[in-house]
Amino acid sequence: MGILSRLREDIKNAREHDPAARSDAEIVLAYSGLHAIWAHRLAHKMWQVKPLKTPARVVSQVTRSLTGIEIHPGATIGRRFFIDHGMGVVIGETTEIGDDCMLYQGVTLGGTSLEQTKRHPTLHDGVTVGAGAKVLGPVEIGEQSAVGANAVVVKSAPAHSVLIGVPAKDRKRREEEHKPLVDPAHYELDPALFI
Ligand SMILES: CC(=O)SCCNC(=O)CCNC(=O)[C@H](O)C(C)(C)COP(=O)(O)OP(=O)(O)OC[C@H]1O[C@@H](n2cnc3c(N)ncnc32)[C@H](O)[C@@H]1OP(=O)(O)O
Ligand SMILES: N[C@@H](CO)C(=O)O
Repeated sequence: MGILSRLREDIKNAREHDPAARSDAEIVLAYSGLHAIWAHRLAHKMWQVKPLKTPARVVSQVTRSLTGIEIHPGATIGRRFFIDHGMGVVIGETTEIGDDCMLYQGVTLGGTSLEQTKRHPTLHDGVTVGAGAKVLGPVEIGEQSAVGANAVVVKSAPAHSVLIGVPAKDRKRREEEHKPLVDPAHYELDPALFI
């Protein structure tokens, strides 16, 4: 996928995930979450080249001072990632994030070990992490899970978990919550509403 198509995908994704977004121009100019992700893509590429590891850290830190979002260049991040607001987000070196994940401000994807091993979380596809939440250690959060605002997650969780509290526990989703009650593609507007 070319760079421009990827940028267009990011902008469309931001519009879909933020009801406050009013235009593509506003997103390009004012969304620090996207600025941080774009800078991370450069830093991550540099990180693969040994002599560029320190410059990659510099890119990451300059981006942090501009956006308030610190993403270690070693972190692996999939497509359509979105960070809303973003201030105070920290993503550690060995973090892995799948496609279609989203974070709000104040999220830490952090480590609990001082060993140079895989020590940060893995978020599978479609995981959302609420404002102020911490996910700590090499835990795996299953696809389409949600981590509630201010939760502290220290254990792995299966797909479709809803993790709330400190330490976080799974509030089991009812079966019907896995899919919209009405498929939005089939909404029909009642003409009487417009009279
Ligand atoms: C400026 C901005 O707006 S920034 C945006 C910030 N927004 C976020 O960070 C959103 C994060 N989302 C959440 O925290 C959500 O509440 C979720 C994903 C955890 C749960 O959402 P839902 O599945 O819709 O759950 P629902 O709202 O029905 O609540 C279910 C129960 O969990 C409780 N609950 C919901 N969120 C939390 C939370 N973060 N911590 C503790 N308990 C919670 C509710 O009180 C309720 O308890 P009850 O069953 O005893 O009444
Ligand atoms: N940007 C999101 C969360 O603040 C909204 O406007 O709802």
